[in-house]
Amino acid sequence: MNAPVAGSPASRAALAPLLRDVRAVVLDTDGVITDSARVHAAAWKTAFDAFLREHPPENLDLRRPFDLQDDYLRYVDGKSRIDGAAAFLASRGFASSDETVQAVAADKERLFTEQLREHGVDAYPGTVRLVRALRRAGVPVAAVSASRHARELLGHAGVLDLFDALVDGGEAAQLGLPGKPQPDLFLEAARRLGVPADRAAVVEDALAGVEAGRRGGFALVVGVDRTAGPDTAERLLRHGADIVVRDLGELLAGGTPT
Ligand SMILES: O=P(O)(O)OC[C@H]1O[C@@H](O)[C@H](O)[C@@H](O)[C@@H]1O
Repeated sequence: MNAPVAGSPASRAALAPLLRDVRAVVLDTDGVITDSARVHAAAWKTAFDAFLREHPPENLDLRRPFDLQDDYLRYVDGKSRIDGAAAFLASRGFASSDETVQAVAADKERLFTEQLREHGVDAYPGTVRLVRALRRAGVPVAAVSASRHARELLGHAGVLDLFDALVDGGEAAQLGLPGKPQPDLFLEAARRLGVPADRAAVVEDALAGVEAGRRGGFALVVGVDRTAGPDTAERLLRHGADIVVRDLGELLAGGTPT
């Protein structure tokens, strides 16, 4: 059988019905395209726990170690390095100076790059299948990230060529774009794809990210729950996701988005 022609109704039929009217898709990178959110989270934990041991908060309740699921999702995930460091330290009662925030962020950066060099990262197979199906259907696809490592991560995982545009943390800083939960990174990506937000979908695993998709007025905001935590899906919905999936393969025809 011949493969369907790109952009034809047959190629669109490979997508789940809720994606068939969408003209472009903008995907977050860490935790959506590549399995690197866990590497960020582990590096943050080591850096924050070392800081908390050296500077134990007076309030005993605030001395507990960084929680890989709850603290990561609530304060750090989806945000730039400096915004994430500042938000977590504030949550433990530190009115931190720029210097302190920079020092903890630098520590995390060192740990993250060590891990990356040692273990590398992979793309999620379900995401690669969906992105290929979108391209066959003539739907342009962009990658977005608060991280300055996004281009390198996508390259390592061998998927950089699948994206028509990339807006990463380095570019956001150059262009002066505010980070998530502001929608500017996603809006810039949609602009580069030539599609208005109200005809495009955002796919995100971070609470700040689904909130950014909602604030940007995107036609569809898909939350991705990789944690299988008891209330992650519900929190993603509360912050602005229209639906939540565990894997992007669920957005192909025959998948079962919840
Ligand atoms: O890789 P960088 O530039 O330090 O970016 C940091 C942030 O990038 C985001 O994509 C991640 O969700 C955060 O967990 C991470 O802290």
